[in-house]
Amino acid sequence: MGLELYLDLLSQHCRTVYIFAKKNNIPFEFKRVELFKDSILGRKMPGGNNPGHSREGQHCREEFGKVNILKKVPALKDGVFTLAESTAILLYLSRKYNTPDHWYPSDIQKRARVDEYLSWHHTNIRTNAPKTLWIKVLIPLFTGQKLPPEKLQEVMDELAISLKQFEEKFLQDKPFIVGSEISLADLVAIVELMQPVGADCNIFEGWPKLVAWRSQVEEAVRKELFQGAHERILNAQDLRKVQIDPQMKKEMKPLLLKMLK
Ligand SMILES: N[C@@H](CCC(=O)N[C@@H](CS)C(=O)NCC(=O)O)C(=O)O
Repeated sequence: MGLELYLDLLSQHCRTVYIFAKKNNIPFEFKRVELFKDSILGRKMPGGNNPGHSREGQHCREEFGKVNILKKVPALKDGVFTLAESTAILLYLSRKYNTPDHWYPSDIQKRARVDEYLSWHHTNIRTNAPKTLWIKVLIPLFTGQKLPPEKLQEVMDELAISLKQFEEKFLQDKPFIVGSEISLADLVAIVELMQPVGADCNIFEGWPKLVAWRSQVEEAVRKELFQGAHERILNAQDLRKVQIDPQMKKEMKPLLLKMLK
């Protein structure tokens, strides 16, 4: 049995793994796990503990639980070996398939730069960028209620602080975070920043260095691959047409609203 990757390309974590595997010609079977698949009208009720997602997507099915007991995507299965967490998956793939050094450099100081970014990412860009999609698309979808514009502004202001730090501390005047070549740090960063773009938030406006960096990253991975991987998120507005079970809306509303506190 070959390598299997369990993904939903609406998820930024999944897109990072997908782009990395494709770019490096790693052979894998794409196992589609749609997070919102069973949330639509007439399906079962939610009841999980993560306000971030309905507990009734395909990731909640028993079968997927055998691959990742945490019931989150992405997940990897390589023979009998299973692995969760996008960063761990990226590192596993880079080591197993001996991908070009620039992704996760052997030079310890360059590697430390990648590690430094990946550590910072989780409590900064990771915490505020995806909220834009929740506020503009997903919360209205599940609650039937629009959030006040101040809520989005609050998140955009926090994101602007992170973008400033990203530019000043990590990118500086270099083409990529580590220097002249792309690494896992750039890939993780750009893919996360595409969540607000999918929510129609022009977060790159006023950041010319970030605009140039984005285009360099897209070119380094190959524009076609990048665009293809982002097709679903760039059409995230289409999710608005999905009809959610009214009972599910009732259940989800307090959880989702709590998420933004
Ligand atoms: N830290 C994890 C995060 C994984 C994660 O939160 N995945 C989300 C999609 S973006 C998910 O599967 N959520 C389903 C749920 O929480 O029910 C990683 O980097 O892989």
